[in-house]
Amino acid sequence: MALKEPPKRLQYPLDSSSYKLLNEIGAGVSAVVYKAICIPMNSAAVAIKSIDLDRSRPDLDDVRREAKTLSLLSHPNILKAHCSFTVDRRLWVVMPFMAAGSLQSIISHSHPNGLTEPCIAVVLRDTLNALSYLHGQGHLHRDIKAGNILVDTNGQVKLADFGVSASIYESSTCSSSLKFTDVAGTPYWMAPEVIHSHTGYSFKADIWSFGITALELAHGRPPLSHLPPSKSMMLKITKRFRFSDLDKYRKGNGNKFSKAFKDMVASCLDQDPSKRPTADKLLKHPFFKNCKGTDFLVKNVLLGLPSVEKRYKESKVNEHDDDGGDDEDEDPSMQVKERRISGWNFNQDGLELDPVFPNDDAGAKEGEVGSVMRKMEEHVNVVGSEGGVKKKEKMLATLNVLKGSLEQELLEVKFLVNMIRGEEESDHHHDQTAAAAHHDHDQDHGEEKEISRLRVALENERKKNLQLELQLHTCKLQLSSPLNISN
Ligand SMILES: Nc1ncnc2c1ncn2[C@@H]1O[C@H](COP(=O)(O)OP(=O)(O)OP(=O)(O)O)[C@@H](O)[C@H]1O
Repeated sequence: MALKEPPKRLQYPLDSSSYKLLNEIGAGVSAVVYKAICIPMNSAAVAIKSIDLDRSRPDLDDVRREAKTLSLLSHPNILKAHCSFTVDRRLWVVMPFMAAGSLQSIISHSHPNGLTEPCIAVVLRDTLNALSYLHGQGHLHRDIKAGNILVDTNGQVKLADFGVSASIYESSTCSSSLKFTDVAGTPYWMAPEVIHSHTGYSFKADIWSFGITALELAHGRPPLSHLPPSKSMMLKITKRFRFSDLDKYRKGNGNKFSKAFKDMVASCLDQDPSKRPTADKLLKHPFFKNCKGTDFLVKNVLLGLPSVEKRYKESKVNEHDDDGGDDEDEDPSMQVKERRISGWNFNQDGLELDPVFPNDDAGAKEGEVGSVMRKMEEHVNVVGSEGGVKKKEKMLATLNVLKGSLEQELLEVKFLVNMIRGEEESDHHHDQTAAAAHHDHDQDHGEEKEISRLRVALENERKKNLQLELQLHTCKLQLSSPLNISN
């Protein structure tokens, strides 16, 4: 008996002229997503993500490696790209069109205060199915969030955007203990060990982001998301926290959630990664026990939802109306209310994150300069691993110059302090001799000169710091963009 041939996968064309772009349906930092049709495929609907390679990872080898990795993955809750190819300096990723769009676009349009628990359970269960498969294959997603969970009109849920995903077995950023050290993902959803990446992180970082995604679905946005998006990650997450914003974020709606849900989220948001459950274990959590089917999602969330293109168009209009909001410019009167935080703890009753202040954290005793240097080094890791060795070397050279100059500055400040101390002592003998007074006058003059020279040096240093922050922010913007998928 002749063996049956396995069904052939449809080969989507690799040239842009075979596709017709219809509408813009989304945009990330360096990518635009379109609804399109593939003309030779009976005008089948597709989504095309067009990634600006100049603003994204320029390393095409990385793109190829990821494409190869993704081609080996196959799971009903994972969105696989049909194909990808370059069009000028852009990478086009052709994907199945998920007509309801992402959960983020759904909640921001129709459920700004969050979804109900039974709906959350359905989407989280399917996301966990995808995660469990992914982790079982040795992959981390590294960017779990509602914006990367796509939904079809029949309620099917798929995890998408493997731009920063990585294989624990292949990555060069992975140490022998199967841990990553580069910062990847989107700040609000990042696990503490990813932000403080010198300690290394692994699968459990996805579980933290999964917990944050649960909060995002419950509240309509992730914790801390009120902080201005234009600020660098380190300012956003670890350095400053506004009390006024904390109050804004707290709506006191923690009581409307079940104990099972709070317990499930709390387990994901344990500061200690080893205490967070695996995706497999989470699937067995009581919260998912009486989980409904996808039709429940259709009835309660998708019915009556405007099309993804219409929602996107509306969101653009609203965004435009919101321009001139207060987020970008900090109100100076607010600054007194800012305090450094070193992390946060999950507050199970209120279903929210509480800031942890530095006295609880030995690491926070570290000096400001040391802390800035350490953070910058972490960012160098980001740039190095994502942007290529050259960028890393350049960044390191800049940082070494900064470090040298800060050390020099420290010596000069010490010198100045000693000089002033000396002056205080010499005050006791000030009137003793005219010759000494004359000498003091010369010394005062010299000190004044020295102080103004140091002031200028300090000002220059501040400017340099600012410039570096801007550079780092640019790198961050490049890195937070979704990257390349292909089959
Ligand atoms: N395959 C798809 N089918 C339908 N809609 C899609 C598809 N891919 C993306 N979209 C829509 O486009 C939006 C933007 O997608 P993109 O992947 O750029 O978003 P993001 O993950 O929110 O951004 P970023 O990854 O840059 O933070 C999504 O929120 C979703 O609504």
